[in-house]
Amino acid sequence: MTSFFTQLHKKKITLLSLIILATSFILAPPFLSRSVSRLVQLKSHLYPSSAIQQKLRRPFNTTPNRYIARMAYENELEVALLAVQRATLLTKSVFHSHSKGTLTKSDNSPVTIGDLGAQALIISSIKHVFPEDEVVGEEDADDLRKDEALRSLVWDLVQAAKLDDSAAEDKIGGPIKSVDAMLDSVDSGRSAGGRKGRIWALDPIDGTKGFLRGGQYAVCLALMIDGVPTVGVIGTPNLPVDDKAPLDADIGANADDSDGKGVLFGAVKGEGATSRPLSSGGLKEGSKIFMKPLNDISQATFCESVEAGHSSHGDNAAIASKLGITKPSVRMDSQAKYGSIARGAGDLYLRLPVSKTYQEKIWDHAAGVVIVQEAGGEVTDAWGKPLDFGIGRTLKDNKGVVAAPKGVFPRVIEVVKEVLGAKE
Ligand SMILES: Nc1ncnc2c1ncn2[C@@H]1O[C@H](COP(=O)(O)OS(=O)(=O)O)[C@@H](OP(=O)(O)O)[C@H]1O
Ligand SMILES: [Mg+2]
Repeated sequence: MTSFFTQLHKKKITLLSLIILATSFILAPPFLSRSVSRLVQLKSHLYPSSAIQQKLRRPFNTTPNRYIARMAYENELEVALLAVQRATLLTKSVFHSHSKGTLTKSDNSPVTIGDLGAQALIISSIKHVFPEDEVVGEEDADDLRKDEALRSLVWDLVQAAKLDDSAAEDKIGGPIKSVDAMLDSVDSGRSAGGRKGRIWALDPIDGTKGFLRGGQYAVCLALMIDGVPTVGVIGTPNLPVDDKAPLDADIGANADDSDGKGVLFGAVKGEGATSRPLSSGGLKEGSKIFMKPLNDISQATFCESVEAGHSSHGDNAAIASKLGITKPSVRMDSQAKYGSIARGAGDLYLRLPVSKTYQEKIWDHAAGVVIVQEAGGEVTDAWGKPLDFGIGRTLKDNKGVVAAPKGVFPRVIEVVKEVLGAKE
């Protein structure tokens, strides 16, 4: 009898084991596959597929702990560098064609086919990789939609601008698919900006006047996170590749993009700034850049706008003289000024307001600010107030811009305030 019950008990256990085994066969595969796919997602978040890792030879920090921490914006940096690099192929072809088709916008600033084409290409790259991100771009497609001749000119340029490295070209989505897609890309730059989320600030050709007169110009792109410029990229086809090349007086006037010219600056907040030669394919190797330590401020070289209407040459000169600076200013258009001081070719950037009402545009400064900060500099407005990029398309709470190496910044801003205060 006992053995009968023992047998039965054993059978029950065996049956139960069978049921458990069967159930786990049914449930395990989906559970396992979910876990595996989660692991894959996690891995791709921490280690995104990235040509940059091979090509940049780790331009930023190299310690393993920081490696994981910094990955968050490495993909954004790579996309921004490639997008700007591709857009410079287009701007360079327009620069050489001398058919710089200018339009007149309502604010009378010159707009070129290069501006529209570069904006289309860059926004299409951003949207390919980060479809949810917003973009504050300088241009819109209103003129392109109205003017068929202009549209076909820009479309031809956009189609011709290709990176000659297929992996790099694929990374940013390849060619724009249609004229409508091109128009939509340009118009995707209409974000109102703001303090929340991921917003890119894009100036497809900064320094349009320099571009038209054969001086310096720059293709500028920055990613702002919750209103703070976090990734910055500037392409300057007409600056010398050599970070040490002194700034000569001609740099803002008789420029070209011959051999030995063309620089791509990049920076991620907290991770340093780099420069590398522009290329027509994948990214070239980058090296870290730093502002020049200034032991004696009277030896400083200061940069300012070419256009007297954009920055007060008189006030800039008064500040320089109070600082004991005797070297003449270096005038050049565009955010090439930020890049030049970030790599120690120049030292200070003074942009004293001319007009009481002009509001600086975020796309004229966001990329340059990250690059200078990451190279060891400080940037504020002319009153020493932090630049507020989170209040829309303009820096409406700021007046002017001052950038200098951290060590001398307090002295520079003191003198700037003296000069501004004397005019109040
Ligand atoms: N009144 C006034 N004050 C300050 N800034 C102004 C003003 N008017 C225009 N702009 C903006 O200046 C941008 C180019 O300035 P830069 O210093 O980069 O170059 S320049 O030498 O002044 O041309 C220029 O950028 P781009 O239009 O991309 O060239 C303008 O956005
Ligand atoms: Mg501009």
